[in-house]
Amino acid sequence: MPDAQAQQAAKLAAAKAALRFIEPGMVVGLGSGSTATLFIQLLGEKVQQGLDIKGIASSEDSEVLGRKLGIPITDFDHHSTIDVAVDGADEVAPGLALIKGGGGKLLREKIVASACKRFIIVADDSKLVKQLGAFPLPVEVIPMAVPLVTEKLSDLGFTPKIRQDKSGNGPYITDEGNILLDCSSSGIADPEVTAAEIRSIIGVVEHGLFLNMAERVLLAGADGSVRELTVEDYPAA
Ligand SMILES: O=C[C@H](O)[C@H](O)[C@H](O)COP(=O)(O)O
Repeated sequence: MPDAQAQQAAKLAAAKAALRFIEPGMVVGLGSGSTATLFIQLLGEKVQQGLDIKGIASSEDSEVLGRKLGIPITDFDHHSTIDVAVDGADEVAPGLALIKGGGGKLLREKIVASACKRFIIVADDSKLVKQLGAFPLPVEVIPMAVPLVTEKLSDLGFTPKIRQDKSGNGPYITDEGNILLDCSSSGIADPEVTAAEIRSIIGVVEHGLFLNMAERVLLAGADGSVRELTVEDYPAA
């Protein structure tokens, strides 16, 4: 089986495994990205079969998809707590420290993650790493501050690059109208310290380090087997 197909099978297996965390009456956080999309599709099927849940979406794409599938969409005006959110990740490191935002949706994803009782990550096993940072860290920035923030991130040892829109129309613009800087590095040795340093830069709206947020990671292999990792299974060094 070609790699892309194997990875797709793993993503589907992880998405399926997340369904067992969903119970009638719940408010469910709908993540973003290709793995979370598979979960939303499976959840939509359950809703069509009569499952009574509501969704809060972490991106415009997920909201559109959810509505299309008949998932009742709600918001924080009506529900201040999400029971379970299911989302993907770009990297999963010890302590279940994550990099997210490869799809550009990190800001709303982090808002959803901050408001949920259980944050479940679905991913194929290529996302498991020993240290974060091989995947460039996305940082969401107010447009006018991009040159200033770029300089400060460079001082921290990153090589920031403005993300481009796939259509070739210039910079990628987030759901909130901001710019993303994809920050390459030689590795993020201490995610807590790096998160605090980036957070203190004026003009940064949010960054893609999700620390102490994931309750568990459903990590699937190409053979369809799914491993569940908690912080106890994969502790920080
Ligand atoms: O902004 C996008 C999200 O953080 C995604 O959940 C993340 O990039 C993983 O996406 P995928 O499941 O497509 O690998």
